Amino acid sequence: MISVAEALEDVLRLVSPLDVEEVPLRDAAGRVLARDVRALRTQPPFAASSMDGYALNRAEAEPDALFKVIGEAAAGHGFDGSVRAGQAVRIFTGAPVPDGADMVVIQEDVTRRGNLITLGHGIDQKDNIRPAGGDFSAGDPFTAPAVLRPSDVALLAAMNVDKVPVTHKPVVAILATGDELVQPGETPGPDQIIASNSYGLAAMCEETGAAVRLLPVARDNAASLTQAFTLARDTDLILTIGGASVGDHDLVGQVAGDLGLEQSFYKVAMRPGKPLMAGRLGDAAMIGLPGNPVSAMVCGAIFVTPVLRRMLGLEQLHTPTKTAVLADPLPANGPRAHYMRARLTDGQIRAATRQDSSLLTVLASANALLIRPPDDPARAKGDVVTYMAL
Ligand SMILES: Nc1nc2c(c(=O)[nH]1)N[C@H]1C(S)=C(S)[C@@H](COP(=O)(O)OP(=O)(O)OC[C@H]3O[C@@H](n4cnc5c(N)ncnc54)[C@H](O)[C@@H]3O)O[C@H]1N2
Ligand code: MOO
Repeated sequence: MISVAEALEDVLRLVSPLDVEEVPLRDAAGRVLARDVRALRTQPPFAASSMDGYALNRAEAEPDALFKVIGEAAAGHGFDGSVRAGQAVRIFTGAPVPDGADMVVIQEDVTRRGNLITLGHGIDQKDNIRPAGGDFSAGDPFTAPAVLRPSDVALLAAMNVDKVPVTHKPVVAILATGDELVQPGETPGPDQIIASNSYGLAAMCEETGAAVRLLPVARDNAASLTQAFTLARDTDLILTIGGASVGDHDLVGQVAGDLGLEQSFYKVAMRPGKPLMAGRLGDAAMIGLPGNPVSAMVCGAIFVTPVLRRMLGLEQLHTPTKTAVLADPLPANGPRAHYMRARLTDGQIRAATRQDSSLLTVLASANALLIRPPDDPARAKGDVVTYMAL
């Protein structure tokens, strides 16, 4: 049995960043920017008014000063001439500030009669002008790698970058195995349950940026499993679920081996997740996840997510761990790292009392995995422990 750190190193060695493709900006959200891009324009491209009011020369902005309004500058329609002594231009937010003006007095501070305006007494000293290039200048970089958030998409749009170089989405085949499994929405037989893991893992992979191919459940026989593996051809990562342990019907290792799996490891010193396996199968990486629902999801968080991030070309592969104060004492841990389902509230963390790896209700109500190293001694209330947010 190898440690979690060794298994992580091994599993990350199985994959490398995927190729780059260009996608339209509309499809870029959630994708990983693969190469630096540069702003194709300056924003704002001109000194722009930030308020509705009157553009004039600041040196003349005295209480009761009188100006003649000589024209209008609106967003999209600048004023062509220039502003001279005693003159002002009616201006609206987003409009180019006309030549000769270096201040916009907001209309609330102005009284207008016909073409004449008089300034009030409490004029705001702000110039209400956004300088050209105040946001960014042509050539400014947007640095890769980065998962593109909605705000990034807005910035790329403003930079006039309409085709975005992103890393290919890793294609993940998810292959659940077991005679007991039926799909959600079907009616299980008396000895059957619903295949839940595939759906949880698919959501996890998609949230990380992968495209998922959810395969039909393979039955607990070599022929069915072999056929299912053929459906996983041309994918980047094959995730099997279940059939990983030592029972007579746990055939995943054997069938994958017959199909040419170059196994990197089998069994990791962790709880849950001991019977985890990984290797390369043809052109794809394969991770064999244990069948217990919580084990599959925890192994997904610890191993699958970093593997996908590496394929996506991201620098930060691991979900960062943090520390919190124990709300309740914990007994000594055994020889395997324990990823305890826990709840973090106001900096205090409390492990769930029931840690069986079949309990999805406990996982769903957890917001953290409290991480106990192998052979961690008993811990008292108030001790500082490590966790990973879920
Ligand atoms: N004698 C031993 N027995 C077991 C050991 C061991 O070391 N010696 N390890 C246990 C541990 S730890 C785990 S974890 C499980 C893992 O077993 P498998 O990966 O072979 O998983 P299965 O036996 O196929 O299923 C286990 C459990 O999970 C349910 N399951 C499976 N797939 C799904 C799915 N897609 N959705 C929902 N639930 C699923 C399945 O019905 C079983 O209840 O082995 C222990 N045994
Ligand atoms: O590893 Mo099993 O995953 O302990 O339940």
